[in-house]
Amino acid sequence: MGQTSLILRLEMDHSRCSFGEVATAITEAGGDITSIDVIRPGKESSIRDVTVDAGDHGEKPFLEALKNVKGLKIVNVSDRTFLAHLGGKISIQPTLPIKNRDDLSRVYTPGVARVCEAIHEDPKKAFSLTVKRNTVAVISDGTAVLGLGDIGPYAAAPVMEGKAMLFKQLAGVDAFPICLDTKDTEEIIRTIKAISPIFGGINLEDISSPRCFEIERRLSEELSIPIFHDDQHGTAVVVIAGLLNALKVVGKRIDQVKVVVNGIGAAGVSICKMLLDAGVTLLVPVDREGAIVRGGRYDHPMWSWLAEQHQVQPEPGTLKDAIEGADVFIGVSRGGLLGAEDVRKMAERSIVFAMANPNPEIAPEEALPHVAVFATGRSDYPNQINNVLVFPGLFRGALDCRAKRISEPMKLAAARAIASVVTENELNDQYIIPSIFNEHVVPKVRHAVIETAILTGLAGRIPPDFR
Ligand SMILES: NC(=O)c1ccc[n+]([C@@H]2O[C@H](COP(=O)([O-])OP(=O)(O)OC[C@H]3O[C@@H](n4cnc5c(N)ncnc54)[C@H](O)[C@@H]3O)[C@@H](O)[C@H]2O)c1
Ligand SMILES: O=C(O)C[C@H](O)C(=O)O
Ligand SMILES: [Mg+2]
Repeated sequence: MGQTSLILRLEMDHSRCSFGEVATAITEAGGDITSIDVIRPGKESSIRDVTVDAGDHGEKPFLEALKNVKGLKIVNVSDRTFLAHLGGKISIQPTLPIKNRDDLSRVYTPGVARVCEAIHEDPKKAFSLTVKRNTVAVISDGTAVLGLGDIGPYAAAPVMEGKAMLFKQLAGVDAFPICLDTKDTEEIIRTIKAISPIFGGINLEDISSPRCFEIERRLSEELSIPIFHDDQHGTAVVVIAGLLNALKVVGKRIDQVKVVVNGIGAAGVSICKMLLDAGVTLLVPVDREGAIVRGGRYDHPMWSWLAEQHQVQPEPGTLKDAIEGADVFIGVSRGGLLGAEDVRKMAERSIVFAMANPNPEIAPEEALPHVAVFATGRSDYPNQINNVLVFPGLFRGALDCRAKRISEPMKLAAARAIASVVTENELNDQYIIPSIFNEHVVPKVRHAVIETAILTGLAGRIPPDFR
């Protein structure tokens, strides 16, 4: 699962083996040696750290192959991804040093008491005198983590920490990961409301559907800070941005394409809604049981809503039926559901966004010969359609203008802003969406969000650069 980079610490007995044999064993097991560091040189024996790009193989084949090299001892194996997670990925820093009693009496008691009283008199001052101004909670219950499913709150933490890192590095937003040990909708709502005073916004993450819809709706109604379920709206915004540009590449219009969306969970529902808002006229939503059809009856409230939309087609069928003749496939379901034979049946110059994480619905190697534009949610292939293009800039904008909530027009403006980062000259099948490291993404999204919030009366404050 995913690219693995291993560091193998190897002790070689030079009278019995050579580095050539070691390198051959690693290469034959499918690895690429990317660096060699001599840790302890020596005539009779030496210790080296060999860094190996292990692709999707994991460590097992290398350990097996190296066991057969006589005179070689495997001292240690470390996975660079695990090393990057040791002790967690974020920390909290004070904004000013406390060097003496004078400093202490200002930031702590007794000085702090006057600040507390000021906020008590005017709670809005919390936005200027506490971390609320710049802090977002990234909250999950661990029930729909990436495409891994319900792996619980402890296992969800590395993803939430990763989102917090990205918030800070890309947009200067202080984000704190919170993993809740409950799956009860009411308890989640109650808990988030109870911890909300310290936060300027709430980013809900990896909460399974359909509970995520109720949790988000209730919190938006009951709190006056922005509530944003990233997997729904962040994903929908980036999909629309990518689709606007992909359609330009293939020369098709949004109102003339057949779009199949597979996986009508958190991400899929929001994507379908935004596609309809953006002008799609023929939509086939598909979940495990096959197509969700116009006129169908469903227990799921959002599926019932979809069944009432005139753009949703009425014929039942499986994913394999639906994909025939489709211009666009958007997957937010599970990895490995499609093969080359399926995408071959799509219309000419088709667009495939296979966004299940960490493994896409179809591997690029299988899809690419048959489709005109291909994208995944991953950072190790071109065209990364991932909500990381959205949430940092969107919350930067929302915090800066103290938006009361995040509206549909704000989301559409963010999608157009992301799409516009790729210029007409740059646009091609390998480059429909900017990189997250493109320095224009966050400022453009921020600008679009603030401008729309001001125009629609949702801004609580006009930031200095808009005055
Ligand atoms: N690239 C991105 O930015 C991005 C963003 C959000 C989600 N995702 C990925 O999309 C996937 C779904 O995320 P989510 O938050 O919507 O999860 P979710 O659990 O809310 O929804 C998943 C949906 O897929 C359906 N599904 C499962 N197996 C299926 C199958 N074989 N055929 C059709 N439908 C199937 C489920 O029934 C469910 O409705 C995950 O893999 C996630 O990692 C990617
Ligand atoms: O975390 C990601 O990479 C994207 C998305 O939020 C997901 O759940 O897959
Ligand atoms: Mg997610």
